[in-house]
Amino acid sequence: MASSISTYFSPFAQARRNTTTSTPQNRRKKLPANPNLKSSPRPTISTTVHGGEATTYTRLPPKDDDGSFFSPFNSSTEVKLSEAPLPNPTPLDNKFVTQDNQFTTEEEEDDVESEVGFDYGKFELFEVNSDNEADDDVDNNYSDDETFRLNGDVYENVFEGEDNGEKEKGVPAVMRCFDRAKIYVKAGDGGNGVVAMRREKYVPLGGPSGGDGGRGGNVYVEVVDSMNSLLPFRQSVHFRAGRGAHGKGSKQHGAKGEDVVVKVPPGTVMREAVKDGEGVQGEVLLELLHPGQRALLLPGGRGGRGNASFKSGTNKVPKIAEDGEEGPEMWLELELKLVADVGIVGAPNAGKSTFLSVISAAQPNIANYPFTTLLPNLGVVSFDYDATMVVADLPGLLEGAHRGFGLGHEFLRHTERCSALVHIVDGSSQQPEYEFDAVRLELEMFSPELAEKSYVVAYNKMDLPEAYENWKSFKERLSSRGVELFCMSAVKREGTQEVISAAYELVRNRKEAPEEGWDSTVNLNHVADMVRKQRTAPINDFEISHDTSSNTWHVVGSGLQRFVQMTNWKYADSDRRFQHVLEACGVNKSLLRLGVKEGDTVIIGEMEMVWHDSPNSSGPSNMRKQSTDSVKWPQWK
Ligand SMILES: Nc1nc2c(ncn2[C@@H]2O[C@H](COP(=O)(O)OP(=O)(O)OP(=O)(O)O)[C@@H](O)[C@H]2O)c(=O)[nH]1
Ligand SMILES: [Mg+2]
Repeated sequence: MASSISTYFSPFAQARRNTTTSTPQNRRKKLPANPNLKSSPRPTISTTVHGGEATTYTRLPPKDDDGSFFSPFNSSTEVKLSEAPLPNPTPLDNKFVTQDNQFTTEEEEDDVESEVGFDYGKFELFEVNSDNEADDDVDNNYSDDETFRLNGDVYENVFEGEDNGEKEKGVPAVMRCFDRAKIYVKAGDGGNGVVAMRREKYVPLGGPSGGDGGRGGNVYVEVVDSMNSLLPFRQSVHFRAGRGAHGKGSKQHGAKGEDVVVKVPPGTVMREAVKDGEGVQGEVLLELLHPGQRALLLPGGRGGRGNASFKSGTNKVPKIAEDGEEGPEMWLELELKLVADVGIVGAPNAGKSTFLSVISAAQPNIANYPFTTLLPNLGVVSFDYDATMVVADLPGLLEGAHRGFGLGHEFLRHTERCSALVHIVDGSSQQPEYEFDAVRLELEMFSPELAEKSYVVAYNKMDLPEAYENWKSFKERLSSRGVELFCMSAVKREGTQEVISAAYELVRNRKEAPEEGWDSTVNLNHVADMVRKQRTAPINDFEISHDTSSNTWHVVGSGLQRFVQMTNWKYADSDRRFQHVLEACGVNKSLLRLGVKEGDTVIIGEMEMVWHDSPNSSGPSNMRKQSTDSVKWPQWK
């Protein structure tokens, strides 16, 4: 059966890139959905395929800002780079299709010698790419209302937004506690390839000479010892690597885009930000604990190939060049694990906050009921000999804390960076020893590393008779375990100095001990590896879903979508190559098999097409039928 695909470059394509909203209605409205558009002044190219369909293409408007929210760890295990926001497609029952056809140039038909007769002597075409894509600045809409305490003062993490004129009052900037930040990172887009022809005196048939675009810059993360807070991220939220330079004539390749390095303090935990996910934490991507650690986070986009790279025996004068690949982007949540030397742990109401208030200038809330402390309190302990130590009082630990019971779980991870722990036991409780064991067990269950930290035990409330009475038996039982044991009365300030001095000794010993080396061979580039893996997904690995209400077919496949994104529609051969790829990777066949009908909309990435069943028998298809089938295109990479 004679049949054809018709491709129309849409005059709306560029304009619609600038639109901000995208609804099925306005997309359809602008579609050149009928064959009348064949009279469009734009180039119209047709080719014969097996199956028979004609398709009209337009580029979809850009995704909303929200849509640009890139997450390499979305629902599937595969990273989606350019998934278009789909208007709730109804998946076909049992009709999801995954193609396994292998698309390689080897499968194409034999060469046919040069089909287009250019007069090289007279012809010169040099497309200069304009870099007019203004970077959309993504607003920092982050606001974190968490409070934090230092020496009894409550500090708020308030971020200045445009419409949020609020500032933290009365607290010098350097004193504010920034243990969380949200940042946006974007790798550089690849530079575009160009179409150029060599024209030189005495070189009559110079041939294609368009160079490739340069690779976009990478985004790195590096741990810097000199930083001790996330405060700098209050000033700079967006980190964008440079775009690769565009290719030029004379086969000049574009320069690589500039890398960007996000510097973070030791102890930074990086999560992917969860969109609209209040209270939901994203997956931990990186834990950056040691100065000098460096990770490649997002690799820059590949540069588009210029027409020199498309030259082949069957297409000696290719009029095609690719756009650069868009660099991946994402929002990240950074969290700085509390940097305290000593963590105070214990059951609720044991007297932890009282102890902190005695040994430091901190004034935490103290009350005779469990869970008075809801957020960690920090206190600085000064010793006579000009030494200081930061102590953190944490919410009480309950049985089951490691599984999220109580409040302590959220903050236990803060203690992971402490050098030592002070375990306070309420001597007046019914079974102090049982309480002690329960808290130890929770620590072990939460993290074996935490349980291995050196610690001292402070048996508190010795001023109360019941505590005093139990002290002897408690001491006997615990000393047999080789634990360093103290008794004290925090309210009376008796015995507290001994406890904190012993804790200080532990901290000092720890600091003098040779720094535990970190394994620099551990691969920290797994986020970039995920992105790369996604990018190299085979082009024939796609799924099709059907939205019956709007007769729209969504073809989703990261390889295919990337191919669409890198196709530069202003070059005539781009359409032909696109048609060829759709056919070769099985999209057309799959759509036919699933029952696509005349006039249905087919969406791939940013492109929207209209399906035509009838073969396009008008002019160009017959003329170019033979030659197009036999052109060898370089392999997609
Ligand atoms: N008699 C006596 N009471 C004490 C002592 N230390 C603390 N308390 C009291 O125990 C109660 C709890 O003290 P907090 O310091 O709030 O206890 P906490 O361990 O911080 O409690 P949470 O924050 O709820 O986990 C308060 O009423 C304190 O006054 C002590 O040495 N002797
Ligand atoms: Mg407390």
